Amino acid sequence: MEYPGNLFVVAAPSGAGKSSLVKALLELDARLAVSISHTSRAPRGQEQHGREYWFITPEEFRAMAERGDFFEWAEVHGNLYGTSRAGIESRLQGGEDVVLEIDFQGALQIKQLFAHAVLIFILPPSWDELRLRLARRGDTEPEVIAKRMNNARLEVAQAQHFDYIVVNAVFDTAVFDLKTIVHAQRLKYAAQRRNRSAVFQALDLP
Ligand SMILES: Nc1ncnc2c1ncn2[C@@H]1O[C@H](COP(=O)(O)OP(=O)(O)OP(=O)(O)O)[C@@H](O)[C@H]1O
Ligand SMILES: Nc1nc2c(ncn2[C@@H]2O[C@H](COP(=O)(O)O)[C@@H](O)[C@H]2O)c(=O)[nH]1
Repeated sequence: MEYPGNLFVVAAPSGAGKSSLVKALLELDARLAVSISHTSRAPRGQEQHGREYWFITPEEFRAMAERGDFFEWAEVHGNLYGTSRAGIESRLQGGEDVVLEIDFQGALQIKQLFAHAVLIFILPPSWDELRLRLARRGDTEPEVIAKRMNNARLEVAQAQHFDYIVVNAVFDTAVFDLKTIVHAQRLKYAAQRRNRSAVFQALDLP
C-alpha cells in the first residue's frame, strides 16, 4: 500500500521511553499525529479511554480482528494490541504523517503492508536502567516488571530488522535523533514521489 503521508513506527522494550519520546516529538512537530491503539489490557494509572488507548474486551478485540479492522495486531506481554485501519488510513491518504507506537511484531507486519514505513527501535542505555525506569514509573506490578524484563531480551534481538536504532540515554538527545530521522524521511519520500511542494514544505521553504 502506498499513501502520500509518511508512516513512522517506533518500537522498544516496555519502559525504554518510547511514549515519552513520541509525546515530546509531537509537541515539536505539529504535522505528526500518533495513532491510538486498541488493547484488551486494563487501564493503568491515570490512563483514559480514547487518550492512551481504546480499551476493549478480549471478545471485542477478537471480533475486530476477524472483521479485518486492524492493519496489524499482536499479543504482547499476555494482552492484545492492534492498530485500527479507521484510525490512520484517512490521515495517510490525506497526506498527514502518522506515528505508531507498537511492538516489534506489529512493526514487522506494518513493513509488509507499507514498504515506505520507517521502523525505529528505541534502546535503553542498559538493562539496569530499563528495570529502574519501569520501577520508577510506579504503575506496574513487580511481577509484570519481571515479565517485561524477560520479554525485553527477545525484543532487543529484533532491533536488527529496523531501519534505525536510537539509544534513549539522554532524553533530549534521543528526541533530537528522532526529529532528524523524521525530517530526513520527509525529504526522501517527497523526492521519491517527485513532489516538489512537499520537498519545499519539509525544508520549510516558501
Ligand atoms: N532518557 C530518559 N531518562 C530517564 N528516564 C526516562 C527517559 N526516558 C523516559 N524515561 C522515564 O522512563 C519511564 C518509562 O517511559 P515510557 O512510559 O515512556 O516507556 P515506554 O517505552 O513507552 O513503556 P511502555 O511500552 O510500557 O508503555 C517513564 O517514567 C519516563 O519518564
Ligand atoms: N503490535 C502492537 N503493539 C502495541 C500496540 N499498542 C501498543 N503496543 C505495544 O504493547 C507493549 C505494551 O504496552 P503497554 O502500554 O501495555 O505498556 C508496548 O511494547 C507497546 O508498544 C499496537 O497497536 N500494536
